[in-house]
Amino acid sequence: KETPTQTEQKLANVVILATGGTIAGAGASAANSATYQAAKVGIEQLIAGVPELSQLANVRGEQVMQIASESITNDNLLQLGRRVAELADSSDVDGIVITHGTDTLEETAYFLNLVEKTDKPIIVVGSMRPGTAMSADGMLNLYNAVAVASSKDARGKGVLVTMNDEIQSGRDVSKMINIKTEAFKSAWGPLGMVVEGKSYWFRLPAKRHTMDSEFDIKNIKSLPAVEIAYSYGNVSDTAYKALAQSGAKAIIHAGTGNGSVSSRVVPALQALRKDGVQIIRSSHVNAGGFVLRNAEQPDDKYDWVVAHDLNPQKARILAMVALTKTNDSKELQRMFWEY
Ligand SMILES: NC(=O)CC[C@H](N)C(=O)O
Repeated sequence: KETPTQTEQKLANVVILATGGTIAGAGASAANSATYQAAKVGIEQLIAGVPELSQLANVRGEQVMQIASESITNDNLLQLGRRVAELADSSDVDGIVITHGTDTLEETAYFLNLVEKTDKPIIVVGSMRPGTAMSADGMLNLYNAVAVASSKDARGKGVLVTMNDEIQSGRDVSKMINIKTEAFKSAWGPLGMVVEGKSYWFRLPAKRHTMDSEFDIKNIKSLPAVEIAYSYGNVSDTAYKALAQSGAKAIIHAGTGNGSVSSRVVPALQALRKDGVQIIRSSHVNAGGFVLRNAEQPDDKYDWVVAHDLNPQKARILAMVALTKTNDSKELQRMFWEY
């Protein structure tokens, strides 16, 4: 009978769930940093490309899907969420890494942050350049993800994102630019840094997540339709009405400034709310919105909800998860303050 070596005994067990994206991308030449195909390289090849991972953890991979993340569906989210929960429940798994396209990485990270009942580290990671490009960033991002996933310090901090040497909260982080390797930022700053495989922490998330969340992937059978309508000064009510007609239970108003609403569509949004559609005011300002109740619009009077600092795409994730529990606008608003 084999006895494990001392290193094997000490190392954490980390599972890498691969979903595709640029971190699994391949281009025609090393000069192709922006023109390439995402979701081409399989998980075994990704792991083999970073032999140093074996010094951090006992790593194994699973190919959950192989897609560019702009095409992630609600069913994909549920499938991934359920697999993460199974792994988190198993006693021989200490941490989970998810490789992911960066376009919707912030949505998946926030979703998992809301619904995974575990304090084991869950790290979502991607890259801005494919592995075939000069100065590819995926190797180090993946190394950092496995380092954080195998560290005890990362437990109980919610779902995390390791890009560009930073450890970001999956709730706060957003893709702010699509051509630089420093693409991911949070309005409230990173939680820490990961340098040469070691994590350095500076702050903790204040919002409810994972163990402290009232949502549980195991109780979510399906996600309701929540859609986003982009707003601007001369906006018409066509999109809002069409989304409601096609079955949206809530519409995220991707508003200007403080989630402000053009007077051209206020009557339509009032009418939709009367018909039972939840109206959630968010903001599409570039560096992060901060939408307050009854500022710009009388939310109490209209029975609308505000998304506070959640951008429209994150507001959509929370609204879907929240609507699996309640359709009461006051409860929804409470959740938008707490998560
Ligand atoms: N940098 C990236 O990962 C973007 C590639 C692709 N659009 C995706 O999100 O999967």
